[in-house]
Amino acid sequence: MGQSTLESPLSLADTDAKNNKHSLQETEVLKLGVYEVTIKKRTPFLQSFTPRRLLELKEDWVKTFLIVKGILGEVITLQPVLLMALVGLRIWEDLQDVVTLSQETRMLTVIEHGFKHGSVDTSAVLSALGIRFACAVLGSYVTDRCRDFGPAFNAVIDRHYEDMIMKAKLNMDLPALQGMLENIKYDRVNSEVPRKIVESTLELCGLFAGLIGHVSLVLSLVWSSNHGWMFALACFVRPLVRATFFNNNLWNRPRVVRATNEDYKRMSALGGLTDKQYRHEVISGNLVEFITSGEVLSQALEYHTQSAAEFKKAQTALGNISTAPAEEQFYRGNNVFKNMVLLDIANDLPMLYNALIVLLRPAQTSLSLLATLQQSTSSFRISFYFINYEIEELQKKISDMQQLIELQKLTRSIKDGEKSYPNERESPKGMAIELKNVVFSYPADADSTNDKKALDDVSFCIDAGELVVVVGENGSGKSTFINLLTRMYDVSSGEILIDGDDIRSLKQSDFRQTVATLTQDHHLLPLTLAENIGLGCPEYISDKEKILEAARKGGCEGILKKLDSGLDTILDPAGRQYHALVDESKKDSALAKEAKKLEKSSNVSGGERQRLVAARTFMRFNSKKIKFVAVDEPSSALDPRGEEDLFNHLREAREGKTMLFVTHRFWTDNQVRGPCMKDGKLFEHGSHAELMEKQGEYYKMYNIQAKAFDDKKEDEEKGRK
Ligand SMILES: Nc1ncnc2c1ncn2[C@@H]1O[C@H](COP(=O)(O)OP(=O)(O)OP(=O)(O)O)[C@@H](O)[C@H]1O
Repeated sequence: MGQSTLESPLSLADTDAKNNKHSLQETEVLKLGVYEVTIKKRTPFLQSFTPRRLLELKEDWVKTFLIVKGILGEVITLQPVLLMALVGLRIWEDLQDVVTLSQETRMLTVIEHGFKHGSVDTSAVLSALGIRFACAVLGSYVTDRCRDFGPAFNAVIDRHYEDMIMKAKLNMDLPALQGMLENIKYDRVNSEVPRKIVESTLELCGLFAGLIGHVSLVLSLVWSSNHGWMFALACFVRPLVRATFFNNNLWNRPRVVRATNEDYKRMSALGGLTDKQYRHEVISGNLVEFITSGEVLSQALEYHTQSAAEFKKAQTALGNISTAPAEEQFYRGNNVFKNMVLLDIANDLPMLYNALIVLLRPAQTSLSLLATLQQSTSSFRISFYFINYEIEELQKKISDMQQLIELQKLTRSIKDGEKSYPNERESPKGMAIELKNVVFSYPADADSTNDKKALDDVSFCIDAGELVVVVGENGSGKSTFINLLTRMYDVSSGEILIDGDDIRSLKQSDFRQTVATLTQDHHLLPLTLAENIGLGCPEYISDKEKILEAARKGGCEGILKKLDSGLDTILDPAGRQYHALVDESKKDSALAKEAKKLEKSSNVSGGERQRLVAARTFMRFNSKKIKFVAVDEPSSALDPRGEEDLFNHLREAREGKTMLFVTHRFWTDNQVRGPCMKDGKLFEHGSHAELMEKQGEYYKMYNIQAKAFDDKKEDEEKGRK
């Protein structure tokens, strides 16, 4: 069955079945228009019952059961009464239908009997009507309560899991993140996952209760009549036909879809060049002509545009190969006509049976019974459909939930030490640091083995209170040097001594309190600017004067003046504000003005961002505990004046601190010593004069930079003449 259904779309896609359908061991590859779709092979119906397949199914179900049980176990401790109430309400919601239907049957049977024998049992009719009415009232009440309880219960689940997920995510250190999160879809782990699992489970409780109710009702009716079972069977044919023929679509199957058609890829890439982000390249590179040429008048929009050159070529080459979504193409290709006819026939079977019974055995016909059976089996059909849907939804969420479970299992890879810091050997001048034969490779990600050494046998001493500048080519290991000294990672071998103690033996919180870093990896947080700066030293987060002083040293005075809300500005309020359906062409309308404010809010340049981040570091200096400052090229977006001010302010704060700068500036000041790195090795070290005298790597790099500077000056002078 699986084979034949997969073949049909191939013919529709005008492709040769043999070329386009490759059978790997467990997967099949389909060619659908411009796409290649890899799907898991369907297990033929009979093979679904092999012991191996049944075992696999059992394992899947056991896994699902254990996860659902775990979540319900947790949720029930949060709000036991609310959970039980919701289960009861959901069950009642779905059972109400059965009760109503049984009362209707009772009433119709009494009436039918009355018509046949000339007298109607009024009290039976009234009691059935009464119960039906009571059910309707109770049903409305239950629905209303569900509407009240549901969101409250969801909020309880959200709060519980948000907290848990946040802790698990914040628990990650860099090596754990880098080494293990390749296996975990970090962004898919959110509180919606357990909430949806609980929702689906509650929904399933109700649906199963309803299904059992309807099946019992049908069976009791069938039991009480001599031909009802035939009718019931006729009613159940439709869900069977539907499940068999209409379930074969791509939407509900795990799949990998790739656009493989080169012309389509080219067309999409060229089309993508209309994005705003490429406008600068397109205009400055004069690419319009390359992408488009030849005039076309668009009457509808009353503008002239250029017909495609490269774009048109790609379009022409693509021809009329379908670019519709692969799922749609698959669905259309699945012989819908044949299936629709089958479904229509299945649909009409109960009617056909009814007609036959009425014609052949009019005396035995109970119209009320047939009407109830018809209604009950159609409710059964609906329950069947929704159960199927909910189980699929549940299973999708179960795989996301496994990611959450994995995330919780991840442990920090950097272990905490036991020694307090600073120790008795501390110097008032700052932190003394020694690297002994340090080797380091970054953790390999899931798909690769990383044996490249980012630092290779590095030994180096930094005295307490010294200012050291690390120089070297791109990729030579300068940032890695800082990453290890600030214990973002642990060495692969060798050791780093901090005031004589191995860095791994120190309590992390003690050590981190004594370190201030400023790197390009630091970002502005989605908080107010006051908090962004103040968080450098949380104990003074409410001290506006200290925050303003740090902002001044970071060079942010101009930025704060420019922003309407000053320190209270939130630069990236993403996700917390948006506008919809606002007619922005009516610029003077109050709504359009409000909408415009949203866009304005994050208008600061890269250099301004760097200044704000630097201000956070200056704020950190308010903590008297800082003994080591590590600065990694924080000035790439700063103008020369800004860069000079930044380094001057940093040096002014030197007292009691050891400082290490990674920068592309050459420090000709001979008070400053520096290691020069190449390919992860510490090539040479010394003051500027000493390193120049050696005429080694440093000398070469300095001369290249000096030459570039001299050439530039020469060009400028020529230009002036
Ligand atoms: N997070 C990481 N994961 C894997 N490899 C990394 C990582 N960071 C750096 N590397 C690699 O380690 C080596 C040293 O990189 P590092 O960033 O320390 O060099 P750098 O001297 O600071 O370079 P640049 O001057 O370009 O900033 C490089 O080969 C780089 O590709």
